[in-house]
Amino acid sequence: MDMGKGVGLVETKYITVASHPHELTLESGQHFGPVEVAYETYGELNQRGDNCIIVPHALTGEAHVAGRHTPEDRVAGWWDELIGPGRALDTNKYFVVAANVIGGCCGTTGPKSTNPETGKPYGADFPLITIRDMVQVQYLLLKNLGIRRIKAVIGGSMGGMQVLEWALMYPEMVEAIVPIAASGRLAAQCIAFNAVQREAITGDSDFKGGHYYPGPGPIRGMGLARQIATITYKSDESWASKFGRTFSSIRPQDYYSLDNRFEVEHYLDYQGEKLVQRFDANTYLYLTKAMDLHDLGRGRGEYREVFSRFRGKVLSIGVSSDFLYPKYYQEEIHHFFKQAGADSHYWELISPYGHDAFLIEFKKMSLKIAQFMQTLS
Ligand SMILES: CC(=O)SCCNC(=O)CCNC(=O)[C@H](O)C(C)(C)COP(=O)(O)OP(=O)(O)OC[C@H]1O[C@@H](n2cnc3c(N)ncnc32)[C@H](O)[C@@H]1OP(=O)(O)O
Ligand SMILES: N[C@@H](CCO)C(=O)O
Repeated sequence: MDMGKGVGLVETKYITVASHPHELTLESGQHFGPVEVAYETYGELNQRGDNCIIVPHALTGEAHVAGRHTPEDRVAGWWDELIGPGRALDTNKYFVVAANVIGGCCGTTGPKSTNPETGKPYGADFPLITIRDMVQVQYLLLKNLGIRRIKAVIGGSMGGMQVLEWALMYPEMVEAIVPIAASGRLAAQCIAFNAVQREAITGDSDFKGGHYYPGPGPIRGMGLARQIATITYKSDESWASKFGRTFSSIRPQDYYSLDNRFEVEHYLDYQGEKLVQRFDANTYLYLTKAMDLHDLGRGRGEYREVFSRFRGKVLSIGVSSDFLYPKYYQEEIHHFFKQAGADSHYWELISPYGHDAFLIEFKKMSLKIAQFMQTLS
């Protein structure tokens, strides 16, 4: 398949969606504000305001989904290969919108933002947020941009959770959804992994109860959290083929010592160190907790019945080697939507890359998503 062209140079924009303190009512009932949102758009909104595609991001993602900010940028946005003229999310036809979530650390109001009441960063005083709060804030953004209908909402992992909430919270606005490697409610295994990652952060003496700004913060704990998470994002097969039992710079005298290190350890170190440079530890705590609380059924009635709120089109995508969000979760999502009367389809992305496949398998996903988009009105 011709993968089309990229979107070229792009910029992150900022908009205030709630300007007063306490203007936004969170799912918890707590009032909060002001809220500024960092977002990017690709393509043009049509006159009817109905050609929008929303791409919510996963845990450590951000609004920069496609294109490059400067010609010198080494890497493009995290789903660049899927978005652009002639690509699966074709910007000749669609207006693609991506925003950093509330609670985030990449431009949207979150724990490291300044609390206007104290003049200091919120830190641990930031309110608890949920996936529904993330979607509500995106809805306010869309209203500000003049968007009336949404052609599709597409995303993986925590992005997939937002996709599902979009369908249930604003069904009249949404024509189609594509949840990838996600679940309708977080399972105990995922909660367990999130809990130990949070323990790594809060157990670091530099965490200081979440009020560590402007200091370096819990660098060691945050790196460890990322290392644990990275293990869950891969698969036995991908570890084996990437590293096998290769040693990382071992000297013969180190073989029978604790100093020997395998290449996979080196890789985990790198992943930890890299995230620490770009991500805020408090945001990590708030977003993983929001994922833990994710439950489409909460406050809506019997879990399997709530799927009947959405009667649009569904393409639920599972990854064959994902053990964190196993494919039967996405099969179940498809099954419940179909049973409830939606035009639902399931597709298995055959891949050795585990949960991270939705950030790697662009060719396979492009083909399937492009086909699905062609079935929309
Ligand atoms: C919506 C969102 O989720 S956005 C967030 C997505 N981005 C991330 O998660 C950032 C971290 N990146 C990654 O985990 C991966 O790059 C993925 C999942 C996006 C892609 O996976 P892969 O294609 O398998 O990449 P791979 O794991 O080989 O390389 C990742 C990095 O590890 C580095 N690396 C590879 N082998 C080694 C090694 N033996 N030792 C140390 N570092 C290594 C690579 O150089 C690369 O570095 P870079 O990110 O600075 O370019
Ligand atoms: N690597 C991704 C996967 C999470 O699902 C992230 O960091 O957001």
